[in-house]
Amino acid sequence: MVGRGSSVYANDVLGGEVVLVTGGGSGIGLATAWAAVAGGAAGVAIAGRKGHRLEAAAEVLVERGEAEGYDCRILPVVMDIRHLASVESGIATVIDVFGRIDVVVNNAGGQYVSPAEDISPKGWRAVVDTNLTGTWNVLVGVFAALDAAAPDKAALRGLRCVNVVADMWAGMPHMAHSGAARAGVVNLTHTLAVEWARYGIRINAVAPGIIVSSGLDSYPAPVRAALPSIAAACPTGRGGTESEVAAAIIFLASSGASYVNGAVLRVDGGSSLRKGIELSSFFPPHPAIPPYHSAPFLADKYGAFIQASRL
Ligand SMILES: CCCCC/C=C/C(=O)SCCNC(=O)CCNC(=O)[C@H](O)C(C)(C)COP(=O)(O)OP(=O)(O)OC[C@H]1O[C@@H](n2cnc3c(N)ncnc32)[C@H](O)[C@@H]1OP(=O)(O)O
Ligand SMILES: NC(=O)C1=CN([C@@H]2O[C@H](COP(=O)(O)OP(=O)(O)OC[C@H]3O[C@@H](n4cnc5c(N)ncnc54)[C@H](OP(=O)(O)O)[C@@H]3O)[C@@H](O)[C@H]2O)C=CC1
Repeated sequence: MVGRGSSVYANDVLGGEVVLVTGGGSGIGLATAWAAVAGGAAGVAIAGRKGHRLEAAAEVLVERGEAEGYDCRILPVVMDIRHLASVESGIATVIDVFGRIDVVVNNAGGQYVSPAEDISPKGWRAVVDTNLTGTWNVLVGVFAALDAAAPDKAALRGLRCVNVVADMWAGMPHMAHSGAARAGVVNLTHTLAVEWARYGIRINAVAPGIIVSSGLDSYPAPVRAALPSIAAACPTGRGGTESEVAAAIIFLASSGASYVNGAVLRVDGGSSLRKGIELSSFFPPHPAIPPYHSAPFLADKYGAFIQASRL
C-alpha cells in the first residue's frame, strides 16, 4: 500500500510511535518530522536551539498534518545537543509529554568551510562537540531516560536510532573538523549496533550527499555557486532533496529494516563512488540515451536548483 498524501510509505509505518528528531526545525530534520507524521506517529518531538524556529516548524507540521488527516502531536523542544544537561532536560520533557520514545533521529549538525590550518581550537571544538559529542549526548541521554523509565531495560526494547552523517570516505577537504566528527559517528554507530543489540536496540546511519536544503544557505557564496556543478557530477545528475533523505531515515526506523543494524545508508545519488565516476569518464555517453534522470518523489521548492544542476 502506498501512503496517502505525500507519504511514500503506508500511513502506519510508524503507527502510534513517538519520534524525536534533533534539528527538526529545519531542512532534513523537518522533512523527517513530516515523514514521521505521515507515517502515523502519535508524537513527534522536534529539538533544536532556536525556540522560534521550532515553534514555526511545529505550526507547519500541525497545519499540514491536520489538512492531510493525520493525528499526531508535535512537541517543540529547545535543546542544545552540545550540552548533556540541556539534552537530559529536553529528553525528560519528551518522556513527560509522550511517556516513551521509540525512534531517535540524530540529525542536528553542521560545520563551516575552512582550510584545515585555519580552524581555531574553538572552531574545532564547536564542530566536534556538535556532530560527535552531540550525537553521543543524545544517544546516552535517551538510553538513560528509558532505562530509568521501566525495570529490566524494558523501555529500551525496540528503540531505533538513526544518525545522520556525511559523505566523508574520501576525506572532507575544507571541513576537516566535520569529516573527523562524522567518521567518529559512523564508528559509534557500528559499536553501539553491536553493544546495544542485546537490549533490542537497532542503530543505523544515513550519509547524505549534496542535499538541496536550508543548511546550504549558510555557506559562503562561492561555495553555493559551485554546488550545482558538484551535484551535477554525481551519477544521478542532480542534488538530492530533504525528503529523499527523510525517506531513507524512515525506512531505517521502520520494521521494514528490522534486520538492518549498524548499516550506513548512503543517500547521495552514487556520488561517493568517486573512483567509478573517474573511470566511467573515459567512456563517452551513449549517443542515443539521454542521461538518466531520477526525479525526486516530492515536488519541492528547490526544483529550479535541481534542474539547473543537471545542465
Ligand atoms: C561542499 C559542500 C558539502 C556539503 C556537505 C554538508 C552540508 C551540510 O552539512 S549543510 C547543513 C548543516 N548546516 C550547517 O552547517 C550550518 C550550521 N553551522 C553551524 O551551526 C556552525 O558551523 C557550527 C557547527 C560551528 C556551530 O556554529 P555556532 O553555534 O555559531 O558556533 P559558535 O558560535 O560556538 O562558534 C564557535 C567557533 O567556531 C568558529 N566558527 C564558527 N562558524 C565559523 C565560520 N563560518 N567561519 C569561521 N569560523 C567559524 C569560530 O572560531 C567560532 O568562535 P568565535 O570566533 O569566537 O566566534
Ligand atoms: N544538506 C546537505 O547537503 C548535507 C547535510 N548533512 C547533515 O544533515 C543534517 C541536517 O542538515 P540540513 O537540514 O541540511 O541543515 P540545517 O542547517 O537546516 O539543519 C541543522 C539543524 O541542526 C540544528 N542544530 C545545529 N546545532 C545544534 C545544536 N547544538 N543543538 C541542537 N540542534 C542543533 C539546527 O537548529 P538550531 O540552529 O535551531 O539549533 C538545525 O535545525 C546535518 O547534520 C548536516 O550536517 C550531511 C551531508 C550533506
